[in-house]
Amino acid sequence: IPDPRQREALIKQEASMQTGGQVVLTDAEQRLDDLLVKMKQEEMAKADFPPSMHFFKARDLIRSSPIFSLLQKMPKGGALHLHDLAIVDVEWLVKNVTYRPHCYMCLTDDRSIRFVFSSQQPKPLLHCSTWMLLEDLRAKMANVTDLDNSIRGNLTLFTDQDPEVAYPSQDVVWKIFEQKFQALWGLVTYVPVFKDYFYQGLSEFYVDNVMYLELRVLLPELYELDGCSYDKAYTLKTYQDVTKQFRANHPDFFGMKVIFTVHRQVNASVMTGVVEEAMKLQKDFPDFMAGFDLVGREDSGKPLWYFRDALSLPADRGVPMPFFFHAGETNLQGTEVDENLLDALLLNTSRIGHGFALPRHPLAKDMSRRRGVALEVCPISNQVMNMVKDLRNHPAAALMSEDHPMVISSDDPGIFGASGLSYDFYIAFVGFGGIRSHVGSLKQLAINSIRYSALSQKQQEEALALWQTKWNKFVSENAF
Ligand SMILES: O=c1[nH]cnc2c1ncn2[C@@H]1O[C@H](CO)[C@@H](O)[C@H]1O
Repeated sequence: IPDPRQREALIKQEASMQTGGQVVLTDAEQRLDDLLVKMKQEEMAKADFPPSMHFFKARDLIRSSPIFSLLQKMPKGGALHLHDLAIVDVEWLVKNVTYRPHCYMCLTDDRSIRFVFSSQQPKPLLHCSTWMLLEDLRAKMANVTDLDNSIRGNLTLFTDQDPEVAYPSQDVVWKIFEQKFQALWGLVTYVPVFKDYFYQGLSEFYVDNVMYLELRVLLPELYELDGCSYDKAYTLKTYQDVTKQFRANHPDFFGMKVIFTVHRQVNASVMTGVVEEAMKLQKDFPDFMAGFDLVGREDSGKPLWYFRDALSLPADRGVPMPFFFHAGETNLQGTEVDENLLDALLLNTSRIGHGFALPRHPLAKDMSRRRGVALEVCPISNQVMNMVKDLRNHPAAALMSEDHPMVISSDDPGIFGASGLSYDFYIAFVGFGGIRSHVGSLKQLAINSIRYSALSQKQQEEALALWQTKWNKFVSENAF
């Protein structure tokens, strides 16, 4: 029989190697942890254990979980991986935005919808029905609920149907996913809506106890009722102004930075132009813009290596341009796009978006660990996009158990039927960690979100101090 004391020591040693394993808990934190362990045991004993189910079926169960309520109250630090048009609950868009005057809608040939706000009948779109004024449409209807439901259905992937039937493959779900963004595009890029939309987005994260955001933005051109529109710098400035306004109203919100992005469908010469534009914006908004990234499905876009000339421009010219590349959001092991992880590191990325494939790349894994290049793990996104079924088997579960640099984020909460950051924190805490993850893990994930952020050293110290005050309050209010 192996020596029980030696065994005990090994178990302890192993626990200390996981994310947060080194965090020394105060008495109050220890009491909170005792409480959480009990809650988690009850949760894991349930027949329907939410992390093992599809999020669309698990959402209501998660909402009624006492652990989830606690995680909502927990100060979570920053959310570092989010996309511009998908940070707001679609219910708000349907009930608030589509009921505003001058809102037109049309139906595309493939039964998706488009919106535009206009002071007069808008010019017809190719492959689209004629534009209908929503106000007129609703006035003609006895019951507007069906219309509202169908609009909602066009703006989010969330559904009461069986998700495996509605979205049977990655190809199907990505196609529908991109259609939602196109529908959202015209709806939120009307200047007054855009300001309210973004303010609402900040509010949703704020009430979820997130104090800082890094938002990946395509910087769509914003437009007015008469059809005139502005340039990308105007959009960036609008983000900055609304953030200032939000901070004035909520002094304990730390703020936000943007990562300028472009869709990876573009060709090399377009990319060169976009990188030039990125360098100009970075120069004009040095503190507000954090850097640059490529978005869209990796499997159907060009690999990073294809863009090597354009992406090397800033370094060649000695212009600072931090990268925050999506990489390894793929199951296609060994293909050209699967090399994005190594290429992102070769191009000196500051963090890795997703990094889902990282455990299958021992060298990239080692490099990211040694350089402190954190993964931005978005569990619910990966499940909804059909990369992993049971979230207990998410690759980041193993990475969390070996303290790989990582942060948790929610990617596109509006489109996934989530909101804020707590649903993904729940998955990481309960699903990745099992009974093992504890208050120290939560604490470290929150601290990571500040330490691995694009904030300057000085800003990080300020943010950490603010977070610590919030954390102490949270612990003393919830540890019995
Ligand atoms: O998880 C993701 N991986 C890659 N691209 C994404 C993801 N979520 C959203 N987008 C991309 O962001 C754009 C809007 O800013 C969307 O069009 C989509 O292509």
